[in-house]
Formats: sequence, C-alpha cells, structure tokens
Amino acid sequence: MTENTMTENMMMENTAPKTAGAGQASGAGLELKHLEAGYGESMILRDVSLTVKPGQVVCLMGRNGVGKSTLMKTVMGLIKPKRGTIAYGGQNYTKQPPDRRAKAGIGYVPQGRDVFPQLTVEENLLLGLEAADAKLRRAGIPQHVFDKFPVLKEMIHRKGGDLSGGQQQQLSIARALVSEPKLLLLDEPMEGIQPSIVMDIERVIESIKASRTMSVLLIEQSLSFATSIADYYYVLDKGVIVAEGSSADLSEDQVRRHLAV
Ligand SMILES: Nc1ncnc2c1ncn2[C@@H]1O[C@H](COP(=O)(O)OP(=O)(O)OP(=O)(O)O)[C@@H](O)[C@H]1O
Repeated sequence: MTENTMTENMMMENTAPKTAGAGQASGAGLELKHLEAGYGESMILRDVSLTVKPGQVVCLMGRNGVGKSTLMKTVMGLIKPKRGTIAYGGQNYTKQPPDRRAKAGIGYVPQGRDVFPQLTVEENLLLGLEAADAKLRRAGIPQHVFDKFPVLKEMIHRKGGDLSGGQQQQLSIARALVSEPKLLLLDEPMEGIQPSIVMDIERVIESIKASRTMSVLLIEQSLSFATSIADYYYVLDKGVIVAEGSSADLSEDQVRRHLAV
C-alpha cells in the first residue's frame, strides 16, 4: 500500500457518514477527486475529477466506450474505485455501498432502461420507493411523478415488459424520482427513443432544473440539448477529463475536436 492510499483510507474511515438518511441534503453536491476505476485489472477511469453543485445540471459527454457509464456506476457504488474519492453532501461515500448512497439521495437511471418486465408499472414504482425515507414510503407513489409522466398513470396496471421502449424509459426515470433524490444520475436517457418521448423527457429534465431542488448528472451526446439545458459540461476521453466549462461556451469546434469519431 502506498503512503497516498494509506492516507486516503484513513481519511475515508474518519469521514464515513454515520447516518446517511434520505433527508440529508447534498449541501456540497457531488465531488469526485482523482477517481481511478475499472473492471478487474483493466482501468477504465484513470484520473477523473468532477463536481456537480446543488441544483446544477451537468452533462458528461464523450465518444462510445470512453467510460461514461463506468463513471456513473462508480458514483452509485456498483464499481469500487481503486483510487480517488467520492464525496456527496460534504461526506465521504467512497466506501459506502449502493443502498447507503441511494438512501442519502442519489437516484440512478442506468443505460438501457432496465425496468422489471414481469412487474406492473405500479410495482416498478413501488420498488423505487424502497430508497425513500419512512415518511415518503408511507405516502406512497407521489402525484408529481404522474404529473411528469401521465402515461404511467394510464398504464399503472400494465406489465413493464408490455410498455414501448420510450415508455419504459419514462418508467425507469419515474422509478428513480419517486424517492425524491437530491442528485439524479441519468445515463443516456434519450438513446434510441422516439422524438416525441425525447421531448417529454427533455421537458421533465427542464422542470427538474427549474425546481432547483435536485441536481442532475446527465450522459448525453446531443450538442443542442447539452447547450440548452446543462449549466456545465465535461468531456471524457480514454478515462480522463479532456475538456470542461460552462455549457454556454460549448461549441461545434469543441465537439469536433473531442467527440467526432
Ligand atoms: N462489465 C464490464 N466488464 C469489463 N469491461 C467492461 C464492462 N463494462 C464496460 N466495459 C468496458 O469498459 C469500457 C468503457 O465502457 P463504458 O460503458 O463505461 O463506456 P461509455 O463511455 O459509457 O460508452 P457508451 O457510450 O458506448 O455507453 C469499454 O471498453 C467497455 O467495453
């Protein structure tokens, strides 16, 4: 063990959150420092530092296979980083399991809308409530979820597997929203979705942003969407951040330089 790793480990043990209830605010947002993570010996993220401030929408861009989904899985605790730290709400979560992160207010919508096909829409949504605090669980599925995705109300008793791809994506986002997270991780929510539903999902992200009660880390390849909704962007390439800045400054030239195949 290197001296650095020892210091890092000591720091993690000292600062590990003792109670990580869903009511805790993400006062200081999400802060990743020098993350190194991957699969077995294969390191996909080599040195990633990234911040999502409370209320911000941050877009993570990058070519296929550069490690964007790996980054989200690491934030959610599904992959253990080899080095670096993950702080959320001012507390160190680097060694915390996924359920503690979920209870602390991190919601995750993985790529590929993995709804439970044999469960009804309602049952899928109730599963999302598991991450919520006792008060929210008692209250049941909140109405605001149906206000955002009215189609889910209409299809409440249908099986997840019977929904169209776009409706499944809406269900997947809604399932993350029922526990009223403070930070939402969205992995390419518009991928392979028909344009009308893309617009519905964009509107939901816009309403989340307008409410300023939730921050969003979004993987998205569309320049127009990234510039219209995100406050800040990062470009990942081969496991390191190669560009970042205010989304208003994200130009065609930046995209050509960093994202064109
Ligand atoms: N479970 C896994 N085991 C081993 N390698 C994996 C695993 N999942 C992903 N990888 C590899 O990690 C690298 C990064 O994949 P990742 O899915 O994070 O990229 P991405 O930027 O999200 O790409 P895309 O835009 O195609 O989703 C790829 O080379 C991929 O093959």
